[in-house]
Amino acid sequence: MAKKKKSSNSRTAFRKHHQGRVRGGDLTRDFTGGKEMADLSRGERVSGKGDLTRKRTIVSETESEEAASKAELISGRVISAHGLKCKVMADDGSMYECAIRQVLKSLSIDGRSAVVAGDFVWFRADTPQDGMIERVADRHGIICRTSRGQQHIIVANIDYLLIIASAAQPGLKPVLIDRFLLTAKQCDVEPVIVLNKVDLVEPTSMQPIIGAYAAMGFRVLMTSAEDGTGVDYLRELLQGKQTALAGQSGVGKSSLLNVVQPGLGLAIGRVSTDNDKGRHTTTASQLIPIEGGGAVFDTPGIRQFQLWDISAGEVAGLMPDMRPYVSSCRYPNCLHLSEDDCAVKDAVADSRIDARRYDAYCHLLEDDLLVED
Ligand SMILES: Nc1nc2c(ncn2[C@@H]2O[C@H](COP(=O)(O)OP(=O)(O)OP(=O)(O)O)[C@@H](O)[C@H]2O)c(=O)[nH]1
Ligand SMILES: [Zn+2]
Repeated sequence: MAKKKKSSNSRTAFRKHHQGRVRGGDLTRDFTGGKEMADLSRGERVSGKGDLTRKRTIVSETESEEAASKAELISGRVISAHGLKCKVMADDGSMYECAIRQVLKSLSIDGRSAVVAGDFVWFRADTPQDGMIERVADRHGIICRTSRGQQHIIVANIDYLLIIASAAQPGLKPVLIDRFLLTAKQCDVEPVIVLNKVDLVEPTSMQPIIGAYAAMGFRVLMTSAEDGTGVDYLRELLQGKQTALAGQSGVGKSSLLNVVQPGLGLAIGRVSTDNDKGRHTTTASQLIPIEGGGAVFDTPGIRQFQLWDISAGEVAGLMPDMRPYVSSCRYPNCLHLSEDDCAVKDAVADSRIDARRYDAYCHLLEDDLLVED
């Protein structure tokens, strides 16, 4: 019963989307096969003939509706996209392997990103497991990286980048948080910093770092999957939002989601005691629907995110506490390390910039971006 309702909902959503497209006449990325395209071109051919145009448009909408319902398109979300095959989760939770209709590929500017993880799509099911993607919804909130001048979308339609770090086991590494903050800033997605495993430390020991990030305007929360600290707040935050998970292995990403949504049953890894590192328990991309709306996207592409796409010279400008000073340095390409007349270093010297933050900046540059390879 519930299933039936859902599929008619998806069709309505599809029709709405489709109608908007036909009215706007913008079919650059959408395509549902022969019929609607033909309708549109006929509609255009009669344009300029007064009332007739309007009538033609109405008729074409009705016909489109029929075509859409005949087509039995299913709406879903792309979990992962590899080459020409995509893993798609339908709204009812069933999984499909989908191919991408040729015209979507040729209409996309960069053939590789016709369909990406996180896309909302409409597809035709050929079998209970296989389908063909017919349309892709417009994207917002894209997390991407640019390598060799080419933009590569890791996941689309994201509201929050949830940066999870742990207070201990493994110990807190602000430099990792900073990396993800830079990514969020660059991609224009709101970051949320989560300091997990606070049950393992004295809460007051976390105050300086929380204070530093909060002062820069970032949202920071303390959580424990073990004793439940901050879990209700996190649950509320995730509701109705599309969230991408980031954070090093073993910080407790799966554990946290399991307590946010009891019954989820995500596999939990053990942090190995010899090197304090997690074991990358989660290897495949997954989409975790949140009860009451929203979803969490967990993809190795983000977990393993490095600063490939950010050049050393850009980093300070992406850090809110350093940004105000960078344009006052003597050299426009100043890296604020050993250059003369550096406004950033001056600001560190008289404490306008926190020395620990500057230290983190230097480490970030030296460890990640100034390595010869
Ligand atoms: N004390 C304590 N332990 C935790 C907490 N959250 C997770 N752990 C433990 O940390 C270990 C790793 O947890 P996971 O949830 O698998 O970590 P993950 O970030 O999902 O790891 P990957 O899948 O490898 O990326 C497990 O042994 C958990 O029981 C917490 O809040 N407090
Ligand atoms: Zn400088």
